[in-house]
Amino acid sequence: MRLTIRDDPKAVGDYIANYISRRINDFAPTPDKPFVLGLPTGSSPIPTYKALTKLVKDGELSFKNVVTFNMDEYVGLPSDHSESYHTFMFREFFSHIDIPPSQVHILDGNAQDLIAECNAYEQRIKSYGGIELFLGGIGEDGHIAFNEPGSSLTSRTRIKTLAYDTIIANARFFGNDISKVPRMALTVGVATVLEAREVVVVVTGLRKSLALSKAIEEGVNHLWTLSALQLHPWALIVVDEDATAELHVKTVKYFKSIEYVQEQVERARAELGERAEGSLQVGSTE
Ligand SMILES: N[C@@H]1[C@@H](O)[C@H](O)[C@@H](COP(=O)(O)O)O[C@@H]1O
Repeated sequence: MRLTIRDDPKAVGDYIANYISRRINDFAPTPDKPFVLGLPTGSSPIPTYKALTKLVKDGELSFKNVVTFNMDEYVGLPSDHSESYHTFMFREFFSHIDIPPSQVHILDGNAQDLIAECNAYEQRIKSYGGIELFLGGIGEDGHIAFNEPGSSLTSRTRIKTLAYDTIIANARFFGNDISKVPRMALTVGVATVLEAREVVVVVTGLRKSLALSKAIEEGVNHLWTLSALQLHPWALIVVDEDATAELHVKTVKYFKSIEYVQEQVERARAELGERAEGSLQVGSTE
């Protein structure tokens, strides 16, 4: 697992957006071989969505051949409700980019048969060959998607009752009225996230710092479901300085030093590449 630390939420958003953009462009998606991207809601990914939107507007990135799967959705909230994750995704992201709406997948929290809806979602992900990159966010209790503390680390897409802490945390989106926050949600499971070929998680703000330390400095534990990422072969957590407040100084220094060394390696590689290119050019004129 890698931990990348940036100064503030905007720098985190810029970093993740550039990272995703590189992945999509390197993948060179086509209609027959689309890039399958998992996406979260919440305030933390908004700077990433803004930066991705800018890349699209600047002509550096396109979502024409990208298929998306959102992590979760409230149960029983009309999809056109201002706080449904459906509304959120179109308001904050999809309406501003060039993705065809038919390539967007969001769980239907109003389906007649919620269990069938969850099973069909897993099947739909499989039908696209799985998720290439799952971008995630976390709650203050360390939940990834809506996999609240105690969720099975082998869980798949299912109905979940929300933790009281999450209901309180999300009341800010419902006029601070706890009674208006839905009590249940549909969510991809921990195993659904772990099955993605790559996972990138955004964690910003002081209030997420305890969850971050539990997830990366302690063992894999169902009480902090983000910790399951330790089992993933290709996971990256991008955080701001505030979110590191509960980490040991040596943990922060360790991950910063890893990034520093990596940059040195990349710089050396680039220089070598330039020299090799130069010698090729000289050769071709001779
Ligand atoms: N189900 C969502 C999570 O998927 C999201 O990660 C979290 C973070 O929200 P915020 O970024 O606003 O703190 O919100 C909800 O709980």
